[in-house]
Amino acid sequence: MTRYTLEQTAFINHQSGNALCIAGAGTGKTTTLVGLIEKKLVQIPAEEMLVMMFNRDIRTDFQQKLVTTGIEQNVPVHTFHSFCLKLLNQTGFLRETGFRVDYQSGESDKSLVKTILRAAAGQEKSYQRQQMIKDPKTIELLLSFIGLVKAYMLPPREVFRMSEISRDYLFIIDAYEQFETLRKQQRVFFFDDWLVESVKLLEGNDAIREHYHQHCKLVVVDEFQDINTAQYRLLKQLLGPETQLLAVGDVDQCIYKWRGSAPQFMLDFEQDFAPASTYTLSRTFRFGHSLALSASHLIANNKQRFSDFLTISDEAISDTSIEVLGTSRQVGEIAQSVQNYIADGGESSDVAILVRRWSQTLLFELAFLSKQVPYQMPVPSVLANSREVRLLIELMLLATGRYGELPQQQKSLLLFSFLSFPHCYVPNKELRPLCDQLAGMETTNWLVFIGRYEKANTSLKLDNLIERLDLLVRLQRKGSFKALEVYNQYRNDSGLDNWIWKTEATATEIEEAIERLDSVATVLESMDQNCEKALQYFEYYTQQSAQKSAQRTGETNNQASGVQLTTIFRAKGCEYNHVHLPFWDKDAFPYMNKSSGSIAADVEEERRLAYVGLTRAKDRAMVYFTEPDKPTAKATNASTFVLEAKVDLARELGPKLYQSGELPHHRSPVVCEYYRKLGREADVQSPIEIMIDAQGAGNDSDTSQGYSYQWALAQPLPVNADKVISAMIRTKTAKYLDSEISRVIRELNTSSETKKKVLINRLIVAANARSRVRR
Ligand SMILES: Nc1ncnc2c1ncn2[C@@H]1O[C@H](COP(=O)(O)OP(=O)(O)OP(=O)(O)O)[C@@H](O)[C@H]1O
Repeated sequence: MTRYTLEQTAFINHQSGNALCIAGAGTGKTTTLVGLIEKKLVQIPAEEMLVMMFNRDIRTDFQQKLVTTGIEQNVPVHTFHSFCLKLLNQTGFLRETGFRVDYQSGESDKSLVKTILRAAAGQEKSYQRQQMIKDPKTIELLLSFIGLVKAYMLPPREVFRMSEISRDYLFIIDAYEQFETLRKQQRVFFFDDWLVESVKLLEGNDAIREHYHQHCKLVVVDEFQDINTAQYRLLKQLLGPETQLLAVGDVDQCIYKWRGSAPQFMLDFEQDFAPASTYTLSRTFRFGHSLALSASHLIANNKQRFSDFLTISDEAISDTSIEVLGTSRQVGEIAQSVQNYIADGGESSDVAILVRRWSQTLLFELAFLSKQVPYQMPVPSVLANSREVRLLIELMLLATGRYGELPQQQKSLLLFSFLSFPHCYVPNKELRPLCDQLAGMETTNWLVFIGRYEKANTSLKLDNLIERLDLLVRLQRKGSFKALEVYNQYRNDSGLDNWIWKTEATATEIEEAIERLDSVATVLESMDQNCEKALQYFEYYTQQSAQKSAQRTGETNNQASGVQLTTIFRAKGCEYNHVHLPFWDKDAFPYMNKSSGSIAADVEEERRLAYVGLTRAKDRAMVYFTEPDKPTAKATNASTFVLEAKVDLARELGPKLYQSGELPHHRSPVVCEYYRKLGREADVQSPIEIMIDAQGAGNDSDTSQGYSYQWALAQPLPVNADKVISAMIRTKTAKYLDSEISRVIRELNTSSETKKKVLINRLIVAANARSRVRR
């Protein structure tokens, strides 16, 4: 039986009014929710309760947990969708309206979307636009747009404006309207409609609303930070004057902006659901002090959060180390570290590589396959399905002359593949037979043939195609060249990158595609091999990854083993002994939308993502960024999140928190609050009094204009001072800093006003560094 912490007990014992429980990562919120329901069952019959979970897996786990805790009553546990479906059925709404529910999750709405886009493409004159509209990615884009419009319950135009979709895709607004018209004609509710229709029904029908108010006395919502507008409106309707809402969540883990969730729902809880109380679960059972300190420093930079909330480690939990490594070979370092861990007896499935974007997994797959490190991914292999890797293989087939040995049909397919990536804008119905013809002749005859073909087909614009064929002819003689050279030449001369920039719908997709291209180039560069060797390498490993991916598809979760290679998004709710967090580079994280030159996803959302990544670790978290082999002293390539996490400070203070006795004084509000929450304020040393013994005005008490060490400590830190301070702590002695402080104070007292500003910053930085360096 769990011995609840004081905070857990307080929430479990909550009596009247609504309540929000702010629960940090790994603080036992599921355990607490079970305790809460057990307690509430004394007053409220199970059938008058409603527990809302975010997805089916969590719901099943929770139901299981209720049973194993010994709760015999049948408490209704639902996902938002399953609840809505029940509501639409039980109220007779489906029967009366004649609408049917579509259960084929994603298949029927997809075919409707395809029909609409095909028709839209048919209206276009430009072949280029037609291709873009019919592209499978546009189908996915429209599907997620429809989902987003329904999550926000806003007009599609407004949702389009809020999203990062390129204006070339404005047509999806009309496509949305057509989708809705057709859907209504067919009288069908797709998955996203269940929620929207339930909200509308409750908002417009007093009797139904009244029924729920009468029969539902307690609503419990897990992961409250993830709710979107539709879910929020549903809750609002369900709550009657006597219904109690108890919600649990962590606003610092709100990372589903792309699904319509926003921190504001949780931050405004007290006003929106007044009268409401707020509770906290702030002791984590997952990670130790060092990681808790670091993660807290990072997330403290967000404004959209509960500013006084801080997750601290429970005293029973041992420390979690956190390390940062700047290296030119992140992937190699990680693969080696994982290989060593497994060789030392570690379990591969205890390790996770958490990336920001799927394209970043490509290099890891190659590294793991070549080192025979077992790995698993929750999605099909990126390596085996990458269009960019396939391009490389195709180019190598051409350059090595293996193209000539292929059967004609395969040659034709290969040519079609080249001519559509990037697309040469000859309509596919002409392009396919043309490829058949080209495949049937010597490559040396291509250009002569196409010249004649052009004369006979004056209506076709063949410039791009001719240029591409010319490029292919040139490349096929390059078998002895370095693979990278051939690959880069194709990439440059065909204008592939430009085409990707023009045709991908969202900034993320552009980024992913370019990153996959770059990843292939990175491998080719480090291999430094000719086309034959590169072909063997990529053919072998893509086949291997496809086989392994197929095997994984047949495995259940329990059977799955190997290092977890996944995104931070997918890892939410999970925990691992070792967590590697690669590519925390300045230009990669927070993710910058390079197409518009601005930051696309908001920095706070990105920071929450970084926070979720860090807080998955139990024993060890390792953060990596790219650093050239010979780093320059000046700028770091590390993400601002690396600096904000104050890893040096966390590593210095974290282990000390496991010992009794004095704790170093530190000005960081996070550290002060951490000490306070641990009840260790009395152990904190008083700030180091330093005697500045230089000549002249260096003394604390007799500075003619008041500049002193203490004065400097009381000033706000200059922008970006953290990294300079950290560097000083690492590299300077106390003696050096003392004399630097004296020197700057002396200079300050005699300098001009313009120079003063610079000197004051220098003084503040040196004093802050000095306060953390002991004699
Ligand atoms: N009062 C407690 N004392 C000791 N261990 C506890 C306590 N409460 C929870 N735990 C343990 O902490 C771990 C995390 O608990 P739980 O799964 O309930 O957390 P959670 O907050 O739901 O996690 P997540 O952040 O993944 O959502 C579990 O191993 C659980 O047994």
